[in-house]
Amino acid sequence: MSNNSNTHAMDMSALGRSQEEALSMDRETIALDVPGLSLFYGSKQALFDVNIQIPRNRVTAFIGPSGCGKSTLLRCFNRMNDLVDGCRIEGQILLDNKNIFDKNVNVSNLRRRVGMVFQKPNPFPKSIYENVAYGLRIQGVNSKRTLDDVVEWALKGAALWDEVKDRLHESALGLSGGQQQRLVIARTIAVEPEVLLLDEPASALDPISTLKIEELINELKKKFTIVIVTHNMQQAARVSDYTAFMYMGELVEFGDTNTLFTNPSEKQTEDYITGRYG
Ligand SMILES: Nc1ncnc2c1ncn2[C@@H]1O[C@H](COP(=O)(O)OP(=O)(O)OP(=O)(O)O)[C@@H](O)[C@H]1O
Repeated sequence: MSNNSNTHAMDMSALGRSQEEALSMDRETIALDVPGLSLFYGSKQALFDVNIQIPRNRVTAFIGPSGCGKSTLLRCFNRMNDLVDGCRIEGQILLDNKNIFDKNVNVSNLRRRVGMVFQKPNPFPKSIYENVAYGLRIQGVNSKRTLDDVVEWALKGAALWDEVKDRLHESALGLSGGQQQRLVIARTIAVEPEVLLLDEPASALDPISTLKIEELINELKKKFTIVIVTHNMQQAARVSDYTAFMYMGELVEFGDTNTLFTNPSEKQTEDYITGRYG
């Protein structure tokens, strides 16, 4: 596995004081740098000058009440909002110091580097094997040996191999919801993204499958930068290293998860985590 992006030091001047305190301890490098981003759906503004630096090889959770812009921000990271009519973005997102919105950016390549898993598992109506091999085949990889190796590696990485190794050529649609979600994660990591975006990946799953996904996130962060949107504050507290609290399209507070949940700097964060609204 390679994590082939260049790193650059975190610009602490761009962070608020609490963030600086939270993040300066080990001065981690950043995977995605958002120096100020606004987004409009037609005339409606959904993100207001969001400024956030996503630490590399860590799990960052986005929390906040419904409609606050968590998914919108997540979808910016691999330009999924390009697909939304009337959506307009002001600002930059830097991946390897390059603005992902630049005209010459190849969006397919960006989406390979910044992979995304949605709330509802969406396996292709193909075999388990072909689901995982899909991205490589698109890249023109046809060597059976390579494909076999990557399929095994990715399924092991997604903690699914033992459950499916004897039925690799059966339909992916025969898997349970939890297995399908892990298969989608295997399909996403098979092309070695640098960043994995997870949009409420466990909200459609039962508690045991949810636990497996949470354990998996913990493993995957060794190799990937992970950003997760979740409605579930306990889940954010369990799986993430850093948490961003959003409210009405603004980033209210961003810091290390422990601090944000036990000693938030902002009253709005405190109100939210203590259940006063949301
Ligand atoms: N395609 C779209 N067209 C127009 N408005 C949209 C679109 N997608 C989202 N919005 C609006 O943008 C705002 C932010 O939505 P978003 O889905 O990002 O919030 P969220 O925090 O992820 O919410 P939830 O937790 O309910 O999923 C909301 O007001 C929503 O109605």
